[in-house]
Amino acid sequence: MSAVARASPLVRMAAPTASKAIGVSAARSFTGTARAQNKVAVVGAAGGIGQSMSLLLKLSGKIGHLSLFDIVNTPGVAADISHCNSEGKVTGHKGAEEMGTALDGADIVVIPAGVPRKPGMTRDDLFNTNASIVKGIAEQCSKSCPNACFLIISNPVNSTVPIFGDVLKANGVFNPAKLMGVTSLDVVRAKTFVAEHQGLDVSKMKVDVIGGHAGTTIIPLLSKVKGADFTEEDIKALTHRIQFGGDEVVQAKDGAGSATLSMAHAGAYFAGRVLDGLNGVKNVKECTFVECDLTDAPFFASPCTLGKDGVSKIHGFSKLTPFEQALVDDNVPTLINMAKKGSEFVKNN
Ligand SMILES: NC(=O)C1=CN([C@@H]2O[C@H](COP(=O)(O)OP(=O)(O)OC[C@H]3O[C@@H](n4cnc5c(N)ncnc54)[C@H](O)[C@@H]3O)[C@@H](O)[C@H]2O)C=CC1
Ligand SMILES: O=C([O-])CC(=O)C(=O)O
Repeated sequence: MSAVARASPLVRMAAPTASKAIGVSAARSFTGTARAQNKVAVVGAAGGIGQSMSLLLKLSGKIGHLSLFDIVNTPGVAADISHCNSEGKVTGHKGAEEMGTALDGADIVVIPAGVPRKPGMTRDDLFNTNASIVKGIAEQCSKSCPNACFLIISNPVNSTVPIFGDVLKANGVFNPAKLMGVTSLDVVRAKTFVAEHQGLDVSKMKVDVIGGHAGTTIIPLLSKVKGADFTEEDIKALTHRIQFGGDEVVQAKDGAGSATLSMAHAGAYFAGRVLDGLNGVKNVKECTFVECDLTDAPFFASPCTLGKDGVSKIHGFSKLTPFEQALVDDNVPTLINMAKKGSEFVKNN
């Protein structure tokens, strides 16, 4: 007698429903031609950012295969997220020996791996630990998915992006259009703080943030915000709040880490926009930290168009106010030094 025939009436009634809910929808998800196809890998997926960002990526319905990698706990995170009833399969991979499989053939790799700040620390204080983590990930990406778009969240972004780029360069697989430092949390904060201050609709707010991702290297272009009416004092205060928004969270968390939930939102949003570009959506424009010659710094964030092969146009910035121009001039040397520190690290390790 088969297992189903032996089962109690209750189980026999329940079985067809379960197979409809799980078996049939899963089969349809991966046979239809209009379904999401891309593979997105998250490296550092079991961390504070990684878990919530992976959940948001799964819920986006834009991803065919969400591949979660961490050195710990990924099987549990993947099993948990895989039960969400949205498009796409989820796999979990743990430890160095599974990293190649996790990354193999990925279209996008989002990287929130590494330690976060505690009160009293700068992002640069994370360099010693996170530089080697990011370098190791870049080495594996060079082998397993050299053509992917790499979205770097790990801090200090102003150094980890150059590190990642130098490893790709050393391995002969660097494509500047596909290496992006994730600065979308700065844009998220700028939109929120400006909308609150001006009583404007945050869902329609647009603010460009250029420069880098640490303290005063974060340069919001508030003079260009449409519909806003700022005094000079407002601009100074809001600029400062956007530049040091990360510190607000670090202090409030009081030793338990830095921004994770807002970063998860910002990271999932940005990865979704990169996916849109890869899939041919037109006019996808977001700020991101890329290799460019806008200033003397090797990497600089500005609005970029995201297309079928990553960044298709770097828009840069025009007509800055004297206040904004002074911020650029004052911070380019810092960006040069932070990039140099990353490059020296790759050379010497
Ligand atoms: N770009 C940005 O705007 C932001 C960047 N961050 C940065 O993101 C990073 C992660 O922050 P949290 O998620 O809060 O930290 P977390 O400590 O909660 O998670 C980090 C995860 O990385 C994993 N990890 C460590 N080494 C790894 C490796 N070699 N391969 C794969 N995974 C590895 C850890 O096991 C852990 O699960 C930090 O460096 C933080 O400063 C945080 C907020 C905003
Ligand atoms: O402040 C931190 O260390 C984390 C971060 O980059 C941010 O929240 O902007």
